[in-house]
Amino acid sequence: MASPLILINFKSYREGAGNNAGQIGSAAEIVMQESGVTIGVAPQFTELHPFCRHYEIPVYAQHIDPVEGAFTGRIPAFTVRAAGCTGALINHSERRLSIADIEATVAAAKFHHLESVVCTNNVAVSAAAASFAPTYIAVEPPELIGSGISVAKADPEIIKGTVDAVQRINPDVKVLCGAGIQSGECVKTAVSLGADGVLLASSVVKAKDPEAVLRDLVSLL
Ligand SMILES: O=C[C@H](O)COP(=O)(O)O
Repeated sequence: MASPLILINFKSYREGAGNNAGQIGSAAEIVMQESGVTIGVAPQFTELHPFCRHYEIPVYAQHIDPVEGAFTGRIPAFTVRAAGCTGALINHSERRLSIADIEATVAAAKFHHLESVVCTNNVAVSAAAASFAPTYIAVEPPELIGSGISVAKADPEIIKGTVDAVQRINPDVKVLCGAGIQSGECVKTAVSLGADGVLLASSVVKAKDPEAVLRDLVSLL
């Protein structure tokens, strides 16, 4: 089996900006090299190009738009690709899209050779999004996001349910889970339920020592 993906979303946290962002990038690179586990990052938009140049880790945008041309203030998929990114989050719980927009955005990601990580809030939406054949579905119960309560402990059924539903619709689509992920134990549970990795934010981005948290996250794989 391929290495699980541990994907760290910096969101709009103050701790995910400036020098702190660099510390998290360096820590991700070190722990990925040492452990062999793939650690991706989704930094804030102005950091995408510097991160792609500076660190030997996969970099994802937190959002992309399926536009090109006279669209002020948008994040075109091709710009993200040109910056050197591996992929993009789409439809994050904090940046929801319509179903038609999700389909168009996954298509734009594919066209520009970007991985697509479509975030969903339950098993039914995971199944619907899987029909667009993104690279990943990342299922996250919204009420647990940023709560410190791990989806792996509080709602393992949503992980297993999404893995099964996505497998039925399109077995090529990989599944991540997120919300409250904070330890190697959470990652181990997610993988044992069939997930291909995890999407997380606060436990790494707000940590005093992000490298220590990352080491713990990969410790049981
Ligand atoms: O993108 C990350 C998720 O929304 C999870 O956030 P969290 O790890 O802070 O709960």
